[in-house]
Amino acid sequence: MDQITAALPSSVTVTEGRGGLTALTVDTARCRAEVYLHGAHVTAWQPAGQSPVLWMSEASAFAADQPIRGGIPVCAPWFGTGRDGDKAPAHGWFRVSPWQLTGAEDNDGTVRLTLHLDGAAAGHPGIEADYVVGFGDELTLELTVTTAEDLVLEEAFHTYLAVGDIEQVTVEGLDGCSYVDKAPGGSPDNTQSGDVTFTGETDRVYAHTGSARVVDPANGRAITLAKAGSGATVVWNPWTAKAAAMPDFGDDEWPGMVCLEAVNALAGAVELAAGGQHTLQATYSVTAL
Ligand SMILES: O=P(O)(O)OC[C@H]1O[C@@H](O)[C@H](O)[C@@H](O)[C@@H]1O
Repeated sequence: MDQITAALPSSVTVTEGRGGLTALTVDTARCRAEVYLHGAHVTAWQPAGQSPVLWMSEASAFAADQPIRGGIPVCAPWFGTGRDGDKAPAHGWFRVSPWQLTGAEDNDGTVRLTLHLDGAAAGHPGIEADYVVGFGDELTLELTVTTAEDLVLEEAFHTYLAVGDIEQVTVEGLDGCSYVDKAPGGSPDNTQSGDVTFTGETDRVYAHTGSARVVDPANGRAITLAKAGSGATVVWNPWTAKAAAMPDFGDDEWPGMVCLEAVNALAGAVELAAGGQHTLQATYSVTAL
């Protein structure tokens, strides 16, 4: 399979990334960014004047059969182990499949890359996906999944955001939302009161369609997630024990990250009929505090 079928503007370069995997780098006056074709995985986005917005683990694997830890894993066609808890690999096969670059354009320093996933080539006939990522002052993500057969679709932009100190972080915008608490001992029926704060392992699927923002006083900035075609927002930090248990996550890295994810999962999975299509959109933007 030819992995790159698009002509590239001068701001986009093909490189050999870590583990010998093919990566694309973007370098414009507006931002620097990086995407691996493995999983269509965005591993960097750094708008001009900002420190990196996406967090990457120094312990991440870079191998064709393993997910990358950090950046933006594209999770689908199921989330975690799926609605019934019986699916593997975790978070679906999109993030461990090879994607093709089918389009690339630079409009005044905002670069849009189009990536295509051919399910048949990845061993999963009947499902295809197109993913348009816009790198500029903002980061825009648009994933369209098409299915030839009936499909209960779960999906996530499992975005890892870099923060200065998780214990000072708050997440705004989820007040009053019901959520499933997936942390050990958590219950499926909770309601958020006020902003989200972090004092231990946090793994929550909120029923939420609006926008939310991570307020990061240690870095003097906030990162806003706005989304469409998404009925859930996930907030995740593994804290100490879970970080220590994950081989591809450094034991001491958890204070520097939080996941704020645009999701469709669990009761909010998207039910598609044969021939159906669904688009999930998210925009991440940074503002000073
Ligand atoms: O280790 P993975 O498969 O990338 O998943 C990371 C985490 O992702 C979260 O979204 C899940 O709710 C957690 O249960 C999981 O631990």
